[in-house]
Amino acid sequence: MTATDPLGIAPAERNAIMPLTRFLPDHPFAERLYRAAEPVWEEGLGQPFLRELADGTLSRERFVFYMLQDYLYLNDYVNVHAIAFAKCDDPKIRQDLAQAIAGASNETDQVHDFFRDRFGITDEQMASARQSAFARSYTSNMIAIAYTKPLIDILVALLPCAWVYADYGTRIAASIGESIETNPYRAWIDMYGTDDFWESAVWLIDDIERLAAGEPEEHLQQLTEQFVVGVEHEYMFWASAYEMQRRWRPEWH
Ligand SMILES: Cc1ncc(C[n+]2csc(CCO)c2C)c(N)n1
Repeated sequence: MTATDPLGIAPAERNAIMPLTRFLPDHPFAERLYRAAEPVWEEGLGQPFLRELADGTLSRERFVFYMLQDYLYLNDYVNVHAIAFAKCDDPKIRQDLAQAIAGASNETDQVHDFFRDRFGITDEQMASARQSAFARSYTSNMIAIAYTKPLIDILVALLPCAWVYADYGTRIAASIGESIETNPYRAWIDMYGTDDFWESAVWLIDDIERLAAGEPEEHLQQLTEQFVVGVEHEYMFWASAYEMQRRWRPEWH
């Protein structure tokens, strides 16, 4: 067992499920992105929201807060794909983007509809949900990139979402084993903790790697910084949901 793995997964096992070794040999730019984000990425998996989600003790209230924010998030996330699509003349990437739009809509159906029914989230709650400062920061940044930057920047802005979820989902599923049977958040873990789900990260990583090959170092450096900001946004999305914090200062409510 390694002290640095938040879920206590043994190094050999961890290696077998690591994104870079299992799915991504020979992706040096992806590796650079992951390495730059690694401290936040690894710490993020150990945060209370995810630990409690994994052991099934997360409060329903916190999860509902997260679900409502996530519902708003996914709409923006799909829009960013659509803007990328309009800027893209590579047929393969256009196809990938179109599939991702369908995939993200499907994700909304599967996970959100499930929990809405299961946890009794009402249509009124869905309709009146206001985006938190943290979620808005995340999506505003993605939308700004989508409108003002070239295709590769948009794909890098989309990547933390797909990659972090695929990695965390796999690792959470591996760490909890049989106890998933009684976990109230099983549908969430089942959704993200599969090899199939990796497809939503792998196409993006592959396309980014291809586009990065022609870019000057200065741009690659900017993209790397932008990726870390995205991983930080993913981190804060869960952290703010755990605190149920809607505004920048908790006392503002
Ligand atoms: C804040 C937030 N970040 C990432 C995801 C995960 N996710 C949303 S769409 C998509 C691509 C494939 O459908 C993935 C991985 C989420 N749900 N909420």
